Amino acid sequence: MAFELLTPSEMAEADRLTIAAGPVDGIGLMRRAGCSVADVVLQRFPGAKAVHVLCGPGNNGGDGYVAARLLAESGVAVRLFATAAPRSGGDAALAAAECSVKVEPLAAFAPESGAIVVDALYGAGLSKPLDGEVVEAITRTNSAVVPVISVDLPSGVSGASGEIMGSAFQATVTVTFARKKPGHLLYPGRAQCGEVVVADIGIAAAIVGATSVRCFENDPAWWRRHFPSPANDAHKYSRGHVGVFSGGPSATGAARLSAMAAARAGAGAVTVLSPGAALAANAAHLTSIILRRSDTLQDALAFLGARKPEVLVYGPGLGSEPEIGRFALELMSVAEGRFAALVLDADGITSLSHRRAAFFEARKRPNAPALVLTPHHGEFGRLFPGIAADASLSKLERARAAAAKANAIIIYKGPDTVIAVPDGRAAINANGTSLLATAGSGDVLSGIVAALLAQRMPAFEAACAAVWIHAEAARRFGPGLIAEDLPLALREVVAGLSG
Ligand SMILES: NC(=O)C1=CN([C@@H]2O[C@H](COP(=O)(O)OP(=O)(O)OC[C@H]3O[C@@H](n4cnc5c(N)ncnc54)[C@H](OP(=O)(O)O)[C@@H]3O)[C@@H](O)[C@H]2O)[C@@H](O)CC1
Ligand SMILES: Nc1ncnc2c1ncn2[C@@H]1O[C@H](COP(=O)(O)OP(=O)(O)O)[C@@H](O)[C@H]1O
Ligand SMILES: [K+]
Repeated sequence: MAFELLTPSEMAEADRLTIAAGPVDGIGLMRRAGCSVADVVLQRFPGAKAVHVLCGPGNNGGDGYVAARLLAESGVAVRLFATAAPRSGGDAALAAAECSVKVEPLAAFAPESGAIVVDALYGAGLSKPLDGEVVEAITRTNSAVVPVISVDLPSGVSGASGEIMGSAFQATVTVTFARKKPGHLLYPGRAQCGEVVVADIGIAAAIVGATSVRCFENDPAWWRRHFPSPANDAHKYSRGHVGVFSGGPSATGAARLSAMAAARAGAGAVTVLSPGAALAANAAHLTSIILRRSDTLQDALAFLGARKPEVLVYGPGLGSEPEIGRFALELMSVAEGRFAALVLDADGITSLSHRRAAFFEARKRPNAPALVLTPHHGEFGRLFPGIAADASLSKLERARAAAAKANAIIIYKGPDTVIAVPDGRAAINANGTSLLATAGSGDVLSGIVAALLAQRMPAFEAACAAVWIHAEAARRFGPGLIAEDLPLALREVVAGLSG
C-alpha cells in the first residue's frame, strides 16, 4: 500500500504526467475510474433495487456517466440525474455520449428506499461552497439514510483541507483514485467519507513520486525500519536517557506519566527533575525512574553536565507562571549543545505564548537544539495566533506553517493529528481514537516521542511513530482507558514493532 496523500492539484499533476507518458489517455483514466465505482456498487450492494447516479458538470460527473453505463449494462435499474451537461469536447462529454441512460434534471431526484445513490456531483474540482438545488439534494439524501457511494470525495468536502463547503453527502463508501487525499483524513471531511476505497486506475508509483507530494498517511510501513531496538552491547545510558521536569507538589502526576511512557517506549534511563518541594510526592510514586532535585537553571545545568541526557521533556504539569516560559528559553540558549532535543508540551507551550518574539528569534540560531512542540488546538492558537486565525489554511497547512516559523517538529494533536517538520514534510494520523480524550494522555505522548528521539530515531519518523503507537495502545486497551493505563499498554505495541 502506498501512503502519499495527494492534494487535488497534485492528483491533477499525476493525471497529466500519466497521460503524457501514455498509452492511457484522459477518457481511458475516466473509464477505469467509473469502472471501479461500478465494481464497488455491485460488490457491496448486489441486491440493490435501483441505483441513482447524480452527475455534476465536470470530470467527477464523467466518472458517474461511466459508472451509470456499466451498471445499466450489468442489468441494474439505473436512473441518472445531472446538474448540467458536461462541457463539450471534454472527457466527461465523451463519457456522457457513451452512456444511453436517460438524463433527468437533479431537481427531479428524490432518494427511494432500497436504492443506492452514486454521488458524482463534485470531486477534486470543487471551487466554491455548494448551494441551491445541490444542497437540497444532499439534505434529502442524508435524511433518507440511503447508502451513498461517493466518487473521489463526498460532494462538498474539500480534498485539500477536509473542509465542508456549504454542505456534504454522508457517504457509506468513498471510492477515490490512485491515493487518498488530505480531505479524506482531516476533519470534518473525514467523518463524511465512510469507508475509503482506493482504486488503482493505472497511475504508476513513479509518477506519484514525481509530483510535488510531501504529505503521507501515518503508517508503520514507512517508519518501522527506523524503529529502535537495543543493541546486544547496550547499557541503560546508551539506549537513551530522558529527563522530565516535574511540577510542584500538587502537580507531579503529569511528569510521571510522561516519564513512565518514556521508559516503556524504550529509553534506557529516565530521570524526573523535581522541585525540592515536590521530591516527597514524586519519591512516593517512583521506582525504576530516577529522581533528582532541580529548583534552578543551575541545578538543571548540573544534571545535564553530569548525566548527559539526550532529550528533555518540559511542560506537563508545570503551570503557566512567567518563569516557566523564561526557563524554557534559557534551556534552549544557555544549555545549547548539552542535549539533543527538547520536547515542549502543555504549559511549556502556553508559557512561551507570552514570549513569542524572543522564542521565534531563538529558534533561528543555527545551533538551536531540535525542538518538538505538541500543541492541542488551544495551545496551538496561543503560540501561533496569526497562523491559527488564517481561515484560508487547512490544519495541514497550519502545522506546516508553524513548523517553519518555529523551526520545530510540530505534533498538532486532535482526532486528526498532523505531524509537520520545517522542510515541508507532513503526515496525517489515521488510527486516532476518542478513547484518548482523557486527562493526561497528552503527557504520555510527550514521553513516547522523547524516548524515540533519545534512541536516535530520525525526528520526523520518531514523531510519527509516537503518535501512531500512542493511539494503537489506546485502541488495544479499549474502553475504560485512563492515562495511567497507557504506559503499560505500550508494551504490546512496542513488542510488535521491535526486531
Ligand atoms: N485527476 C485525475 O487523475 C482523475 C480525475 N478523475 C475525476 O475527475 C474529478 C475532477 O474533475 P474536475 O477537475 O473536472 O472537477 P469536478 O469535481 O468534476 O468539478 C468541476 C466542475 O464543477 C464546477 N463547480 C465546482 N464547484 C462548484 C460549486 N460549488 N457549485 C457549482 N459548480 C461547481 C466547476 O466550475 P468552475 O469552478 O470551473 O466554475 C467545474 O465545472 C475527480 O474528482 C475525479 O472524480 C477521474 O476521472 C480519474 C482521473
Ligand atoms: N477524539 C479524539 N480522537 C483521537 N485522539 C484524541 C481525541 N481527543 C484527544 N485525542 C488525543 O489525546 C491526546 C490529548 O492530549 P492533550 O489534549 O494534551 O491532553 P492532556 O493535556 O490531558 O494530556 C492527544 O494526543 C490527542 O491527539
Ligand atoms: K463526489
